[in-house]
Amino acid sequence: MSSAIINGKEIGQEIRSSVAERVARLKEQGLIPGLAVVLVGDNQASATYVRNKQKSCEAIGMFSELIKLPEETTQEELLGQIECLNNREDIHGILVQLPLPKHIDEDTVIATIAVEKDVDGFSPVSVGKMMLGQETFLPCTPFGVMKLLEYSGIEIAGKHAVIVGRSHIVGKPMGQLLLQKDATVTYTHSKTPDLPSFTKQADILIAAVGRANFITKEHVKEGAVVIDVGINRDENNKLCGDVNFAEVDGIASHITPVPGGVGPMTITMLLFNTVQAAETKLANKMK
Ligand SMILES: Nc1nc2c(c(=O)[nH]1)N[C@@H](CN(C=O)c1ccc(C(=O)N[C@@H](CCC(=O)O)C(=O)O)cc1)CN2
Repeated sequence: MSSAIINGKEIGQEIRSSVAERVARLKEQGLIPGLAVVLVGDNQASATYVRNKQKSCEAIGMFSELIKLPEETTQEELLGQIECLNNREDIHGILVQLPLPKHIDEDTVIATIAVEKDVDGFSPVSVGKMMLGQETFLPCTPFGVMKLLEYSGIEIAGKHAVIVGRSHIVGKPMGQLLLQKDATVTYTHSKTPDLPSFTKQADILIAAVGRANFITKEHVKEGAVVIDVGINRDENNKLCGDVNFAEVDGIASHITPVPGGVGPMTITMLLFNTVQAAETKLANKMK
């Protein structure tokens, strides 16, 4: 029997509808949530993601502004732009699309974003708060995965979650969020010896390693929930995840497809965080 598909497009749409209602309520109170999207350089995939983020903002009545900077922008110029956005009243969320050109230090740039506008949840303060379980913006991709599990009725408490991948924006925070929901978490990565001996223990397997079709049937326990965070191109330039879907389908109880699984949730949770930022600003103003 085939695995049940966790449909990120559908779940994302449901969440976007409720975010749109929150936008409408803010507008009634005279506030339009505003997102600034900073894109540096000519990375084609980044340009597509940024366009989709802007379209998604417009679709739910939010304001978005693109700050498009050339590849040769200096770090100082970029930091200056961010300082300017930090001080703008009409901008509630700021995101700097990653990756940045090699001559710019991503950590320095991200740390410059005001924490109350850090809707990507990447800044050191946001990450620290998340680790401590304090209220903060959660990074959009792992936050989206948590929503996929919740909307699919998948129990987390007491389950063994195995993460394959240790990036700052997905793998590491993913483990923390699952831990906070009482999963037992194991971190693994591309250099873990005998990877299948770990992944085979997973009740929930998160593939976030960034390698096309890396997770095969030998990595997956019968009945596991498999979440594929990867977005890769295969040898025929076809979009694919980190999981070999055809092999794992029927072994997993549930699986996310690529495209249409985790990807749409990343943008959904960005909208969610931006509306949250605007609501918090309004609430603070009214105090
Ligand atoms: N500042 C950020 N930079 C990057 C992030 C991020 O969360 N914040 N994540 C990724 C890219 N990304 C968003 O920016 C992103 C990637 C993929 C998708 C998505 O919807 N994917 C679709 C397929 C899209 C396609 O056809 O190519 C899917 O999986 O269905 C959304 C957002 C790195 N940079």
